[in-house]
Amino acid sequence: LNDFKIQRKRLPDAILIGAKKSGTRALLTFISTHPNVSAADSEIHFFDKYYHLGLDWYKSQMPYSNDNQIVIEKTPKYLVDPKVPQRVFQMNKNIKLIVILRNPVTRAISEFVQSQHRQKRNINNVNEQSKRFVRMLYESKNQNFTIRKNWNIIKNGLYVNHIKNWMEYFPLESFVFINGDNLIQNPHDELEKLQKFLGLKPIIKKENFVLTNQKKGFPCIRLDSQNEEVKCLSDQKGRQHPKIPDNVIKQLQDFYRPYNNELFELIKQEPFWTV
Ligand SMILES: Nc1ncnc2c1ncn2[C@@H]1O[C@H](COP(=O)(O)OS(=O)(=O)O)[C@@H](OP(=O)(O)O)[C@H]1O
Repeated sequence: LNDFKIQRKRLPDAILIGAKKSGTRALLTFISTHPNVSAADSEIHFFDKYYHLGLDWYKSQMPYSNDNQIVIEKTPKYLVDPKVPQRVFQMNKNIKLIVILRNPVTRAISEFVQSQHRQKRNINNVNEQSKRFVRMLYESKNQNFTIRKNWNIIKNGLYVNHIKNWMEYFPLESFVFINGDNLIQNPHDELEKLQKFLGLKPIIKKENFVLTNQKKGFPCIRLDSQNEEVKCLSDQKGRQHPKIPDNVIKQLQDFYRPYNNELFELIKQEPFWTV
């Protein structure tokens, strides 16, 4: 009888707001194996795109949940769209905000690779991809080549600017910051942090994660400790990245360094990656 729980739809208790290409899908997939979590499968894009449809529409997009579950949705665009924080605040000023951040240099390459796939460009030729990335990265000003700051792929990684917009409305305690690089290396650490933040029993543990041949180098999650059923991410995740020349990587790292330093100071945490 205890298993019979009334299911209904309601607005989310927590939103995974980004960053794009930082492991948002992996994090949502892993946390949704928790019995006390009900997560929306697709990206809802309510606060950035469908806001005019109103909160009833938003609610209708939510997954069914019972009283023992918290409801989560993820839309990575929310982090970078300046309209969104105020809208979220108006809905619920106590909402929990989940942010996952990955080294912005890797993140930029990941987003670039995705954009190439979407345009069906050079998808089997990483050398061409590398050249194209470098061509698109720079702009020339007064015969000087500098990083094109207004390229979305670069701008999306200026995390501190985006977080500042959110902090106009929400205090630091509203956020949890998950390390997207460590989610690949030590997923259990990051899941422990997230379960704690969400007030969930810490039942997703180290034993739940496995490396399989199915998803080379990326962890999958065991759905049930009693059996062998394992969930990995789709082929769209964990794509091969082009090798970008070392000097370009170094310039990108130098470019992001002051923003990264400011970010970790703002969120009062040790750097997630070598800045
Ligand atoms: N366990 C596991 N399996 C597969 N992939 C994993 C995993 N953990 C993190 N990642 C990394 O997630 C990157 C995609 O990030 P997102 O899911 O946030 O992308 S998106 O913004 O929703 O498009 C994806 O980026 P790419 O490697 O460029 O494909 C992965 O590096």
